[in-house]
Amino acid sequence: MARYELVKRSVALITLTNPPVNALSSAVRHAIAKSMEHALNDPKVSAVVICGENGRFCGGADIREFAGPLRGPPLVPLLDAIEAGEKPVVAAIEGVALGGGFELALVCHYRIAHFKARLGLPEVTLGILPAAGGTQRLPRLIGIPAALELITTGRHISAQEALKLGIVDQVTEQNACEVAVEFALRAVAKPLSSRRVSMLTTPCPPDLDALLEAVTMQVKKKARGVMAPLACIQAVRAAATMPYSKGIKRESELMATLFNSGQARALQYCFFAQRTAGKWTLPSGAQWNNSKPREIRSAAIIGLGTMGRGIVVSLARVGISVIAVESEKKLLETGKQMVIGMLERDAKRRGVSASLNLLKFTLSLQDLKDVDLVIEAVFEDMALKKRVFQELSKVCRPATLLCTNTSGLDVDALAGVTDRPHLVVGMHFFSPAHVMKLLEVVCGPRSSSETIATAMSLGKRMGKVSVAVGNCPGFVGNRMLKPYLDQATFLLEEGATPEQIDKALEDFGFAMGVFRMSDLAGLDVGWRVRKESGLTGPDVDPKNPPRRRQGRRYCPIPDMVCEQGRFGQKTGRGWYMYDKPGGTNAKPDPLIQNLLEMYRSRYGIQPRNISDQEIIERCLFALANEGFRILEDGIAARPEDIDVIYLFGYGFPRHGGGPMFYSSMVGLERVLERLEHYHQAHPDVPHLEPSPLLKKLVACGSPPVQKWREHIKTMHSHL
Ligand SMILES: CCC/C=C/C(=O)SCCNC(=O)CCNC(=O)[C@H](O)C(C)(C)COP(=O)([O-])OP(=O)([O-])OC[C@H]1O[C@@H](n2cnc3c(N)ncnc32)[C@H](O)[C@@H]1OP(=O)([O-])[O-]
Repeated sequence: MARYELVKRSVALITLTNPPVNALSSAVRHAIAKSMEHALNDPKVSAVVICGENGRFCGGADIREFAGPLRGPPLVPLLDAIEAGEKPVVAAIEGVALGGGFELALVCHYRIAHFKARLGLPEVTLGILPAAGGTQRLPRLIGIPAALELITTGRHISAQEALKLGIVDQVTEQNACEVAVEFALRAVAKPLSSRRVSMLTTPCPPDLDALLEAVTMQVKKKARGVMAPLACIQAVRAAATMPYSKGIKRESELMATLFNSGQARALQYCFFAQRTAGKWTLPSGAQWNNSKPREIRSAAIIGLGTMGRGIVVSLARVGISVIAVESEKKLLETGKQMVIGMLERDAKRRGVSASLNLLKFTLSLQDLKDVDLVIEAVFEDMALKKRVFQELSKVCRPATLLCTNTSGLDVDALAGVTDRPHLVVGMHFFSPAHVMKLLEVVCGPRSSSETIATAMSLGKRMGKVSVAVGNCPGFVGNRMLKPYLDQATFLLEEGATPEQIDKALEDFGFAMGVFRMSDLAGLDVGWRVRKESGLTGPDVDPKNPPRRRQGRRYCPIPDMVCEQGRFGQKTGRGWYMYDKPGGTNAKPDPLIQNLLEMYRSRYGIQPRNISDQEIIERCLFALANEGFRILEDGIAARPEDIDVIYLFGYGFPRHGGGPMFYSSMVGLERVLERLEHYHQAHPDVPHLEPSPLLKKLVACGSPPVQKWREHIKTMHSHL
C-alpha cells in the first residue's frame, strides 16, 4: 500500500501503491503512518519525498470506504503529524492530487508538480467537504477568494494554475519524483516553520462578510437546495476567523452534518453509477472489456439540422474528419456557416485553433463511400430514414458502420433495410449535441459487439457519458419521459398551473421544470408523434369518449396549445410567453390560464388545490415506475444506467441520485404505497399501476439499488 525506500543515501521515498488512483484507503493511511514514523526516527534520513505509483500521486480518500465504519488511522492527525515533523517533506505530484490527496500535498512542506498534473478539492461534488484540513489550509495558503472558488466548485486546476496561485513551488516537465528528491536534499538545511501551512495567518479581505454573502447567493442560485457548498463556505469562514486548532474542529463538525446525509449518499452513488454505465454486457457474454472497438478516423453526418450540426462539432473537435451531407444547397450553406461559427467559438473558448480543415460539406451521398462510420440525423420520419439507410447500404463500403440518431424509432427496422444489420446501431445524442454529455447507444438485436464497442468508445472520445440501452420505442430516456409528461398534464387538468408544477420540480432540484423544458425542446415534435400514433388529429376515432384515447386517460391540452401555433421558445409562445421568438425569459401567459379555465369548465372539472408533494410524487414515481418496467424488459441492464441517463440527459438533480436511486432513498415500500394510492384514484392511468418488479423488490425486503440486478437477472435481456 506504500513502498518505503532510501534514495540518495538520505532521502526516504514513500510511494503510495494502491491502484488505480492510489486512494487513501485504511491500509494506505496505515502504511503512510508507519513509513513516516520510520523516516522521522531514522537518523540516516534527512528528508522525505511522497509520491504515487504509476504516475498518479493520489485520487483522495477511498470513496468506497465511506459506506462503512472508519477503520485505520484517521486522516487529520496523520496529516497534522506529517506537517509537524522536523524533517522536510516534499510532495512529488504527478497525474492527480485530488481531495485527500491534495490535502496530503498541502501538509508537505514543499510541492513539486509535473506540468500535466491536475489538482483540486472535488469533495463538494460528493456531498461532503475537504475535511482533512483542506478548508483550513488552502485559505491560509492562497487567500479566501481563490480558496472559496476552488472548494465550493470542486474544480480541477492545472499545475500551471496551481503555480500561479501559489499552491505548488515548482512545475517540471521532467520526472517529478526525481526533481522532488533533489529539491528535498536542498531543503534539508532550511527552517520549516514558514512552510507549515496551518501555522500561517489567513490573508483576510476587508470585506469578508460581503464576499461570503455574495458567494452564498451565487451557490444557492446555481445549486438549489444543495447542502455541501454552503457548509464549505462556513468552513472557510472559520479559517478566516479562528485559529487552526478551532477551525479544524469546525471543519469536522460541518463534515459530520454532511457525511451521513442523503445528498452525500446520492452524490457518491452518482460517481460510481457514471463509471458503472460504461461497463455494458450482452447476454452472449460480449462486454466492455472483451470487445474491441474499431478505430474511427472519418465519419459522415447526414442532415445539418440542430442535432446534425452539434454532432459534426462533437466529432471534429476530437480530430475526426467529417463529411456533412444536406439535401439542398441552401440548407447545406446555412448548416456550413453555423457549424463553422460553432467550431470557431468553441476553439476560442478552449484556446486552441478550430479544426476547420477536417470538414467537408456535400450534397452527394456518393462522397461517403470511404468513411468509417455514418450518423444519420435526418427528420424523425421512419420512411425517410429507411430510404437513407437503403441508399447508404449501396454507397458505403461494406465495413462502414451505419448509425442513427433517432430519438425513439425502431433501430432494428432500420437495420433490416441494410445489407449489414450487424453494423447498425443507434447513437441517440441530446440537444444541443455538442454540449449535452449524454449518449444513448441503442443496441438492436442484430448489432454486433464490435459495433456496440465502437459506438461506446466513440462516445467516450467525444467526452460523452455513453450508456448502452435496448431497442424499444423511446429507448430509456424518452420512454420514461412519457408517463412523467402525462402526469404533469393531468395535474393541469385537475387544477395546477404550468408555473406551479415547474416550481415544485425546480425546487426539488431539476434544472428546469417540465413545461419550461418542453418549451425549450419544441412542442411540435411531440404533437407530430401523437398525430402519427393516432392520438390526435383527423385520424382519431370519433367514438372515443372525451379525454380518453386507446382505452386510457388522455389529456388533449398540449394539442390545443400547438393548434394555436404555440411551439415553445422558438415561436416566442408555448406554455409560457417569451419576449420574442427564440427568447429564453419565460413569463406566465394569461392566455394559457384562460385556456385551462375554459377547458376545465367545458369538461365539468372542479379545479382543486394540488400540493407540491402530490406534484413530486405523481411525476417522479410515475417516472421511476416506468424505469422498473424498463429493467424488467431488459431495455436497461442496471438501475445505474437509468439514473445516469436522467442525470446527464434530463436535468435530474445529482443530489437526488436519479429516479431509481431516489426511489430507494424514499423507500420502495413508500413508493409502492403512493403509486397504489394514485392508481386507485386514477384507474384509467396504467402508468400509475405499480410495476411487478417494484412489488417483487418490496416483497424481498427492498434491497439497495446495487442489489436489484440479482432480482431481475432471470428476466430476458435485450442488451
Ligand atoms: C476526511 C475525508 C476528506 C477527504 C475526502 C476525499 O478525498 S473524497 C475523494 C476526493 N477525490 C475525488 O473525488 C476524485 C475521484 N476520482 C476521479 O475524479 C477520477 O477517478 C480520476 C480523475 C482520479 C481518474 O479518472 P480516470 O478517468 O482516469 O479513471 P476513473 O474515474 O474511471 O477511475 C478509475 C477507477 O478508480 C476508482 N476511483 C477513482 N477515484 C476513487 C476514489 N477516490 N476512491 C475510490 N475509488 C476511486 C473508480 O471508481 C474506478 O473504478 P472502477 O470503475 O475501475 O472499478
